Amino acid sequence: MIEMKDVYKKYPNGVIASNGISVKINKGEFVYVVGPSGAGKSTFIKLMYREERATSGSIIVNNTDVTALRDQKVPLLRRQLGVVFQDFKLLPRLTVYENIAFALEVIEQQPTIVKEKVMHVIAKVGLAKKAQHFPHELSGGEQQRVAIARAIVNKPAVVIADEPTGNLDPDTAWGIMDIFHEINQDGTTIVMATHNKDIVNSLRRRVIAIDGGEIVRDEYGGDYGYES
Ligand SMILES: Nc1ncnc2c1ncn2[C@@H]1O[C@H](COP(=O)(O)OP(=O)(O)OP(=O)(O)O)[C@@H](O)[C@H]1O
Repeated sequence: MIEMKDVYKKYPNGVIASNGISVKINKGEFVYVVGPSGAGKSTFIKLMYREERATSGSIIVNNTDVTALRDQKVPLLRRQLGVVFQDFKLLPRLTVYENIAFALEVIEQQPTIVKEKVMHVIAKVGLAKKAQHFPHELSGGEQQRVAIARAIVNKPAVVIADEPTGNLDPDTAWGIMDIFHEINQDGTTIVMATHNKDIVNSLRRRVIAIDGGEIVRDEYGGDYGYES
């Protein structure tokens, strides 16, 4: 599903954010990526969806060699991945429905199919009544649920999330985790960078700990492991 071999990433300022990372993530896994601030978690995630390009090494995502991928092909890769961010990144002038449909319409589907798929994921994240609302009319947790609906509407094999509960209060964060859990139960691979110690320690999954651009621990059912 995802395989990194000897991946190095040196930013133009000389910072080495990935220092020879090798890792394999299988289909259907749920993986937390943890580590102190500046450890290289976001870089690890950005390399997977080609927001950043590796300096060397190979990264295979869903049978695609992401490192060799030409820029024109990056949108194709992104359609196979759902990406969720800390700050939601919804389009402010579009409704909930339109934000999600936008992800589908980009790949030109029939209007009736678009409607069916969008309403299905909106219901899945519990926002059926808010389909016509705009992002600014929603709470942070609701906005994140829209972002998750948008990420899963194309039925991606992998959902990648960078600190998805970072802007949410603890109760809301748990609601969001329930949704990720459900998506994972449906067979979707989840890779989630997080600083949320309570969640990692309570909802035990595989933990990949990064520090100084290296994987320092990789443990199934592991704990958060350090004081944040
Ligand atoms: N675009 C960039 N240009 C230069 N250096 C960068 C860039 N992005 C990140 N870095 C550096 O790379 C290192 C790893 O950053 P990264 O964002 O991957 O860490 P992180 O573990 O996600 O941190 P945080 O938990 O604070 O989000 C840091 O030293 C950071 O300053």
